[in-house]
Amino acid sequence: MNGSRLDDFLALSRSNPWELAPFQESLPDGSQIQVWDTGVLCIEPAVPGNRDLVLSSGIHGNETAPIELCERLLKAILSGHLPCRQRLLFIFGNPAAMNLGVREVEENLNRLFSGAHARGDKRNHERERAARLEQYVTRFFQARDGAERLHYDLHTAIRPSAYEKFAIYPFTHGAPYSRSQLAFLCSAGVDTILLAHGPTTTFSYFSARNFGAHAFTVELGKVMPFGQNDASRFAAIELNLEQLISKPDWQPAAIDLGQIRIFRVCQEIIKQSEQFCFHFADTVANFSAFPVGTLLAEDGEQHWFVREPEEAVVFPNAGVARGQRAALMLSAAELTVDMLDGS
Ligand SMILES: O=C(O)CCC(=O)N[C@@H](CCC(=O)O)C(=O)O
Ligand SMILES: [Zn+2]
Repeated sequence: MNGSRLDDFLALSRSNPWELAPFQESLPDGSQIQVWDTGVLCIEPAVPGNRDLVLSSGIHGNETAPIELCERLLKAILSGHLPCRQRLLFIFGNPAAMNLGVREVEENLNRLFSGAHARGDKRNHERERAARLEQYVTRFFQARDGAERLHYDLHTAIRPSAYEKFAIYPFTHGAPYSRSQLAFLCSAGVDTILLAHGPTTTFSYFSARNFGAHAFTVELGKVMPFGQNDASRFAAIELNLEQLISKPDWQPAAIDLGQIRIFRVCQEIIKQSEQFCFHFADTVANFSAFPVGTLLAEDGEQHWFVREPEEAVVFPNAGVARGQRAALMLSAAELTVDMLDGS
């Protein structure tokens, strides 16, 4: 693709951070490369396999490792080194926040899906972007029926994590958990799973709820600036994604459920006011556990205590906007056979 606008799609997107006029090119193997907007690129192979895959990264602009990983995959496809045999939608979520090296410009994009972008009076770029990303995912999945729908929304965490790679399994409303997806994640080194306790306004929940997609928020490590990520730490998931993209019949090896660490959300700590504070240090890592009765946080009259043995904290962030989740508390859980699907 030498001399094409697609030579560096991420750079093109970052220099047009909120909008880019659509255009289309084709690859020698007959695949159509369709740019739908800034950071949004759809690959339509001439003969697609039976999986429709959305790979999103940079929904938070400073979470650079997944952006670099997706860029490597895209460049390998465009240069002909990685054949793309599945319909594939790349989304680089928030190019403007990437340019500023920040999580969000005005509002957390990953709290604006499932229509949250239209609630209240606020209008800003991230709200417009969330609305458009919903439309693109809808267009992508609704283009055909019968394919397996997948969405991996790739992130990195603000704090270090005792279990470096983990995924959030969006609330399933009672539907069984997917064995093959757990196998995919586990063989990609993502061996810790958090079972969400209710609907959310995240991107992964949007795809799961509206399109029956196997969708996950996948945390791949700690936030680092562009150019400072060690690609070898992402080799396993990169290889799995390459297999998924290039081999229509590929399946991850089956796993023993005992290989996966499962947590369920037992408390959600919501910041109410600017008085909110945690009672543990900023250096506490994700998955650190506290004894029953520990005071975790307070906000004016409200206090949050540990209620269950060995409750562990994840995503503590006192800097979130009022009304937003400031932390999740987790309890160790088990996935029993009756909670899983047949495959
Ligand atoms: O490290 C942190 O505090 C946040 C990392 C991050 O962006 N996590 C996602 C999780 C989304 C989910 O719950 O599915 C987020 O907070 O948006
Ligand atoms: Zn994130």
